[in-house]
Amino acid sequence: MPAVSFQAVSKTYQTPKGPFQALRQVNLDIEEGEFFGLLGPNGAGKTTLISILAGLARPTAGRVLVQGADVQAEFADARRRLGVVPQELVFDPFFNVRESLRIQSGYFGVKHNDAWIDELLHELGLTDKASANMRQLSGGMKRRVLVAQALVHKPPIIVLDEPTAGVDVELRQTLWQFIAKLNKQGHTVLLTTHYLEEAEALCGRIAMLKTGQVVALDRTSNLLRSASGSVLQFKTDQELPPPLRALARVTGRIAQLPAHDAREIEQHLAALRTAGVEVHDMEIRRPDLEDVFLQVMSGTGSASQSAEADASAAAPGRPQQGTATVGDGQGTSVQSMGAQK
Ligand SMILES: Nc1ncnc2c1ncn2[C@@H]1O[C@H](COP(=O)(O)OP(=O)(O)OP(=O)(O)O)[C@@H](O)[C@H]1O
Repeated sequence: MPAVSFQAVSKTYQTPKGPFQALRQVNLDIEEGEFFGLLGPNGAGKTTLISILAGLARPTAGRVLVQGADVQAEFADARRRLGVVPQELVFDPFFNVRESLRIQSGYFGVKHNDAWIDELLHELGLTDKASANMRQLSGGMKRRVLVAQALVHKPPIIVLDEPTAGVDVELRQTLWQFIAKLNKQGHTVLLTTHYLEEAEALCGRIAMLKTGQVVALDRTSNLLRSASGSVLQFKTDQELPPPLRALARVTGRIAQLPAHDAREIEQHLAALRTAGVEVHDMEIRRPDLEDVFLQVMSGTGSASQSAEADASAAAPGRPQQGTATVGDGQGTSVQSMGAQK
């Protein structure tokens, strides 16, 4: 039985401008013990999908099962199996950290769990903040408390909606070490993030959403293998000539140019030479997850051109043959996530 099963989930919001379809027939099974990534540009529908999973929003059609329990029909049972770290920093300002963790435990009928609360505080670097009022905490500290709150009842499934947005490097490392440890102990993890490096490093399998549809679903290693060509990367202080500018991903001084083959790399270099652009620290590398993401979202490259959706799940540690898959691959432009790296 999957840990989480999204079955033909659709969601239409009623807005002043008329109905807006945020999710279209999402079918996705997440197996027990997986570390699963849900990626997509802003507005793709990730938070909507997680809100439906957490029982905070109703699907317009379809259903979601958590270890077999229907989120709508068996809410309490399904919810108890989930630990959800929300994207928004929501907290009660009147309590201190330990109190809010005890109160949260109470919501799930869990008592006498001070030893686990102490462990959570320790693992998340919150021990010396246990008596601090929630109001006094920095944004990053509040986020740590939200993670601890989600875990007080030791849920088998941990759902993290952009847990590292606006969080410093140290907390990210602490958080990922802890979540990876819980995953090794058997907890299933569902993560949404805009940090594609994190997703690449952590997630065994990834689904990409675009305008409410699953447009790629595969093991991370397969997605990386399926990306076509290579990337010419270099530093420069000068502006790229127009044809290359249109192709390039530029972050500060670093420019990255996709190339199908050696010939195209030669052409890029020739264009740079002709334009008198001086390049430093040049390297040719394999595409990373961000390149795959951009290819999938723009409907280009082999990662986005396989035929049929592979909706079956692979259990962790059991690699499966599979192909990255896309839907129509048309229309919307991709909001590059490079700036958030
Ligand atoms: N309550 C709502 N009413 C109307 N439209 C909504 C509502 N909530 C979300 N939407 C719209 O649904 C779409 C999906 O939003 P959602 O927050 O699920 O995306 P997301 O993938 O989580 O984006 P982000 O990466 O920015 O967090 C967006 O176009 C959003 O504007």
